[in-house]
Amino acid sequence: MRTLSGLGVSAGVGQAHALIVSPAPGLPASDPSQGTEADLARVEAALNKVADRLDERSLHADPSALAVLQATAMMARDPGLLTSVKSHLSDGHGPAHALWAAFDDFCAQLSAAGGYLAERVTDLRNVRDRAIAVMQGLPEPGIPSFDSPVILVAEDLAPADTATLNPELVRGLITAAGGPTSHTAILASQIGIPAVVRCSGARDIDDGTALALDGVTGTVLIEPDESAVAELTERANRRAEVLASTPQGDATLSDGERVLVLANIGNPSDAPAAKKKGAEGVGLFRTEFLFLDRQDAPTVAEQTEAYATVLKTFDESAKVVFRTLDAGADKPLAFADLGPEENPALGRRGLRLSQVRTDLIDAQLEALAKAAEQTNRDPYVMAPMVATKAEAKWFSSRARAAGIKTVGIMVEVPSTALRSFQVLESVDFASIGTNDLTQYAMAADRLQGELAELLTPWQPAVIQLVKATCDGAGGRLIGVCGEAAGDPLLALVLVGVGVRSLSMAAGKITAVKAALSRHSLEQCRKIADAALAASDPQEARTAALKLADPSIEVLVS
Ligand SMILES: C=C(OP(=O)(O)O)C(=O)O
Ligand SMILES: [Mg+2]
Repeated sequence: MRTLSGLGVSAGVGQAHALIVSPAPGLPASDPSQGTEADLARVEAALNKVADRLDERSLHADPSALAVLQATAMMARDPGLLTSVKSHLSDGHGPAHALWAAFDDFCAQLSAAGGYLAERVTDLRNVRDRAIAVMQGLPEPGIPSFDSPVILVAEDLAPADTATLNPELVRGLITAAGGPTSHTAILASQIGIPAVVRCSGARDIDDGTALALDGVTGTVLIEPDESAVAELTERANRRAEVLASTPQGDATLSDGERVLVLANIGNPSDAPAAKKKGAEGVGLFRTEFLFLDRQDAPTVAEQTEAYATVLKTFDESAKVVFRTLDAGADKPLAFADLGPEENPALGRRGLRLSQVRTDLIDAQLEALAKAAEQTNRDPYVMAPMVATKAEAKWFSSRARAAGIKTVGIMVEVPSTALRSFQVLESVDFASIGTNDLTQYAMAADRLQGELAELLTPWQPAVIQLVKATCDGAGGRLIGVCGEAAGDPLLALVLVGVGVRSLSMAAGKITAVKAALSRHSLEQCRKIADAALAASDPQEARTAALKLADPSIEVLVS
């Protein structure tokens, strides 16, 4: 038996033989041109056919799959795609190569945007592969037919394929690529199929291999013996029991101390789903998602509507935090490009960009103030990448002048964490972005996969910076909205050093609430002290786990 690990994105344990989803046809060696007009017509016809077939499949899909299939069909009908194909045809490419190059351009734009948008690249490539297959007269790529239970293993699965899977026969999905917010992940959990993504060893799994997987921990067992499967199942059952026995409603520690448990969202439409999963509010609305992938900034009216929608989703007293535009570095914006930089992560990004493009931030603040007025709510508004007291003051004056009452900043730069007692003077709250804080504390580019070991927020230095922020906060509410907040064990450490608001991907809320409800503040403080005393991330985690209630062990490993 061998064990592989990936990212668990859809809960449940599955056991069956592997069915390998073969890769798409790829570019044909011969790609003769019949003249630009004829080539363009051929590409357009292929794309339309792909879109029509997707629409047809959507007719038989359930509501969640329907939306994904229709969105994918829309990608195939995007007029921008044909404009780009035309320009590649006039550069002398054959039709298939021009189509490929046009998709490459779009994929590069989405990848550069990072996060949720980068994960749409899989959807786009699937449209491309289908269109190439149509142009060559080949069957569209996809899952081979099968009639007994399987675990599908693929480089990545297309949403169009995932959307119509039958959980009776598909006992699990394993992909080498993909991410937690890819459509494969979202659909798998909606349909109820256990799934593990980003499992690099998946590429070496042979067709027909006996497999078992745990869609929470990301564990994949190859040729497992019975006892290993029994253990996997037993742990999953215990985990389900722990989650089921966690009190619903607002989160408290076992001694009654309140901790806000909130959701990170990137789109107004994410808000109702987050609320359903137990979010008391929003700890981070990444508003730049409204700005990405567009040629112009959204208007004040458009923004107002988006912000008001989110505000209205939650109770009047809920904490709903809007982060102003965090563009630059891993999230470039077409209309706010300040030119190439040697080190974009250390360049004019976040608030620094807003200080140059005051038109953008002022429009955003105006929209937020209008949304507050329309909904009679008090939005929390914070700026990203604040490094100095002067920057915090610049932002808070501007936000207050625009009519925002509750103003905050993100703590993502070590200087701000260390000097929070001064930097926070002009604001009402702060939220620690542990993703960037870890990047800057460890001097390790967060996009550099090879540096993953340095980039964990379990780094004692990062925990110390979180503590420093809280120690200097002068009673202000300090939250964490980086990935760290969604780790049930690390959440205890964060509370132990003074954090009282945790914001995470909605799927992580129940596990974090379960961990919080089983520990007192006193215990959290002891766990935090142990993590702070450690000399490396592994030691910190082991020390924390040793002091935590044994029931949560199944939630964290
Ligand atoms: C929450 C954060 O912001 P983002 O991941 O959007 O940079 C962070 O840096 O931790
Ligand atoms: Mg950040």
